[in-house]
Amino acid sequence: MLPFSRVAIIGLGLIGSSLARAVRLHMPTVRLVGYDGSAAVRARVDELDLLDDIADTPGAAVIDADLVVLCVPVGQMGAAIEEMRADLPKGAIVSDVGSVKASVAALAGLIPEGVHFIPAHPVAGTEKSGPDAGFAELFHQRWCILTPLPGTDETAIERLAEFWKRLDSKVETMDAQHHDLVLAVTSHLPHLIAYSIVGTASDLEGVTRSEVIKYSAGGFRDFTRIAASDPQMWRDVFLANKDAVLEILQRFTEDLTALQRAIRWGDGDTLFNLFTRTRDIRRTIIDAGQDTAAPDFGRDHR
Ligand SMILES: NC(=O)C1=CN([C@@H]2O[C@H](COP(=O)(O)OP(=O)(O)OC[C@H]3O[C@@H](n4cnc5c(N)ncnc54)[C@H](O)[C@@H]3O)[C@@H](O)[C@H]2O)C=CC1
Ligand SMILES: O=C(O)C(=O)Cc1ccc(O)cc1
Repeated sequence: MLPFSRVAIIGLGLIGSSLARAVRLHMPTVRLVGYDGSAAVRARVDELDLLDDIADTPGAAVIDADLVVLCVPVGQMGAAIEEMRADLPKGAIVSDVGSVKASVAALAGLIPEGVHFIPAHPVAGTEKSGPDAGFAELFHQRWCILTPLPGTDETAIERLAEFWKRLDSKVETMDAQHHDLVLAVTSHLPHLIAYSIVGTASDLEGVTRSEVIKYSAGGFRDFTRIAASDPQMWRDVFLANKDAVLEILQRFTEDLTALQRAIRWGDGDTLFNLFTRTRDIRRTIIDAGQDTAAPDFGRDHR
């Protein structure tokens, strides 16, 4: 039996539209309703025919849903809940896809009694945004991390886990604080470094912008892909995950200073040993099949 029969998606950009496409692909009998704050996005989703119904208000989208998934930027989660909370049916599960989890868990007080609230994060995405960038296979063989609050109904957690498994995701459960620390290392800091290095390159006085573009070798090109990620989404991530990002950033700058010292003093062993260790990490990631954003679909979507 399907875990849900009526799913509402709030926010129809990259992740919300991918979710709609994935539900259509894997659970075609589910009734899909969506809402987006942007009239232009609603119109585009209508053209793309991704949903059974596009609601004019958040309340109309959720009124008979058994699962509501918030796919808006992290800084908009509170507003999105406020806008629909009066219309949430008893027994429904409200979840989300936000990249930061403790700040979303802190919104639990806004959820009406009798409605389950289970924050979640599919660790799958690209640098693109908007409904045209979505694709049904985005979640295939990617992790979805559930961060239920203590005391959450176990059956509700199992139903949400089953939902993501049916979209071909792998599911893990952890607490929100731990999620935020792990993601600060594996996702948030790498994005911050990419934004920073691309900014540095474009500000260099002695190197022209056209030289940066013309001679950008593999490494810099990879950074520019990440640094092209959505500004609003990532502003919200850094503001919401401030503590964990600052903690990891502190460690990173100390390690960077050690590398600076090794270069200054010609300490090749330190450089060689670190580079050998990091190459092993890359090999482990590839062996685990985690080396691309969408392993089945190559680079077309990246
Ligand atoms: N982009 C990525 O690779 C990934 C993003 N996420 C998370 O998914 C969420 C959505 O990100 P994307 O789909 O990439 O962003 P997006 O920019 O493509 O889509 C967000 C949509 O939300 C709408 N929206 C904003 N505020 C709203 C509100 N209050 N009510 C209704 N609609 C509203 C916008 O109009 C937009 O269409 C974010 O929380 C992000 O952290 C999670 C995994 C990967
Ligand atoms: O495009 C990339 O490299 C990503 O890292 C995509 C991504 C962005 C945010 C998430 O919370 C999860 C995945």
